[in-house]
Amino acid sequence: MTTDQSPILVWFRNDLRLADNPALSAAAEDGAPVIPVYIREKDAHDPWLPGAASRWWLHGSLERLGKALAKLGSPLVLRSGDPAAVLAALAEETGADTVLCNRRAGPTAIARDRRVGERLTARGVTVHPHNAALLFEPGTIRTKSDTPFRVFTPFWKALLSMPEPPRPARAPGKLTPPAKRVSSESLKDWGLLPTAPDWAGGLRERWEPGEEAARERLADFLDGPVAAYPVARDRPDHDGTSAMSPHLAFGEIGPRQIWHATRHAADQRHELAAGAEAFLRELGWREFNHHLLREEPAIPDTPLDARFARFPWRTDKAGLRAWQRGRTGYPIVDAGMRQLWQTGWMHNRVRMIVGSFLIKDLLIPWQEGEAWFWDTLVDADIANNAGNWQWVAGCGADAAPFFRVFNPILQGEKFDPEGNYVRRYVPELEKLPNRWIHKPWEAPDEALRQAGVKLGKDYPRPIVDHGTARDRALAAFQEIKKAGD
Ligand SMILES: Cc1cc2nc3c(=O)[nH]c(=O)nc-3n(C[C@H](O)[C@H](O)[C@H](O)COP(=O)(O)OP(=O)(O)OC[C@H]3O[C@@H](n4cnc5c(N)ncnc54)[C@H](O)[C@@H]3O)c2cc1C
Repeated sequence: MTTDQSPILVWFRNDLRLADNPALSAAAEDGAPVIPVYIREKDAHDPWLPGAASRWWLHGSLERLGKALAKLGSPLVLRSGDPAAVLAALAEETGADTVLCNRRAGPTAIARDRRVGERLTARGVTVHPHNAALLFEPGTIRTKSDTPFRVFTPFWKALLSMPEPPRPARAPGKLTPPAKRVSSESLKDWGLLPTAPDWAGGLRERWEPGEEAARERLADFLDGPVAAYPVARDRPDHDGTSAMSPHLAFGEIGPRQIWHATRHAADQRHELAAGAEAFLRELGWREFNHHLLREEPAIPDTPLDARFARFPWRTDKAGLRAWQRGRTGYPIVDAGMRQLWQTGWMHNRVRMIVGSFLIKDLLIPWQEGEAWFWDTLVDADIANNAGNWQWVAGCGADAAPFFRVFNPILQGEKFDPEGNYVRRYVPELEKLPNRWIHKPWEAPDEALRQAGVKLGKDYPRPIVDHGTARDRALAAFQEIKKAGD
């Protein structure tokens, strides 16, 4: 069925879902023909366009969204270019007078969206942004003196004292198609999947992108594993977390859906309550980072604590490369970096350990780690990535003090006590007894020989001595502290 109303363009971005998608719901309720569109943006000056692992995910997500939208009656239109020009051309071509979208994060994306708004408004096309990505709009959770929160716990308390986030909307049952088919580019031609070489085998094995997979994964997690979350969330050797992060990053599920599903699960089964609270608190960290980014748009590049602009960082290409490749000689660091490379994801505890190692043991700027994560994570999220890197560096909001330097040996022994995580991602150490698995350089020659490990050949010796590196980091921090006093 078609109507003589002007069509509505629904511009999809990081909101690749049908349910609880306010822009799509508003278009569907209007009754006008709906033209869903996704634009592949190109901007040589924007470092925050999707990295390689995100592009892999995006392909899978768009493929599934395209099928779901076609079933509802309006196929997804793919176009490439500057969004202001693409949307203006589409409005002209189809007679659309409205663009509905959901807000996205990040200074470069927001600046582009502002240009889109100005350009389309000048042509008589209205642009309405909605909130799909957050529990609450940034700016609505503030201190009593009406300033943004810089510390998580009071932010979280304030969030909990708000009325419950709105209930998620159901997916529309159908969409009115445009009178005339709108041409689309082909997803295959976008070349989002790696080919030569095809490095995505580990990603395919580990992940299934898309709204349906997101829903199923959440249901499985809330069906039981969430009960053990408060302890299991710190154990990289267990599958104890939800793995919702890439689904959230692409908006295949929204935080309000997770919030209400989790509350509902805990209401039904009281034994899940403590785990559910701890899980929602982590979703609170995501919210905190996103609200912070809106207030402090420079955090992806610039330390929030200005003293860190003077920090005596080192240029260490070999060290950076050893870190990226998982060849630092510290097994828990190497396991984490290899998990990232193979699966596009790394356990949160290990993200903190590898981050601390890069920043404090190697004195390499946190922005280098942030950029590597941006390219290799399937859950790369500008607010969470920047907020967490600054947190680990000790220069962000609610940051760990700089003098807290993670000890990679003790962290390994505490959170991977049997060394199963290390053995999984650093198989050359597989046969080393637990006692030495996190410090192979201390193992007696006989233990190494029996495990078939030749240090410096099969597995590297440590590229820095942690104790010496720690002292060097603390001395460097004292320098900027003194200068700032
Ligand atoms: C250096 C560093 C970089 C990071 N970069 C990113 C990133 O680019 N994208 C990203 O989504 N997360 C990032 N994180 C946060 C965290 O590691 C991941 O969100 C988490 O590991 C995802 O796994 P999960 O979905 O199983 O988490 P769960 O433990 O199941 O948590 C549920 C959800 O809560 C949110 N969450 C959990 N921990 C954090 C946290 N520390 N900060 C903010 N939100 C959190 C995520 O949305 C997550 O999906 C980073 C952490 C560090 C230390």
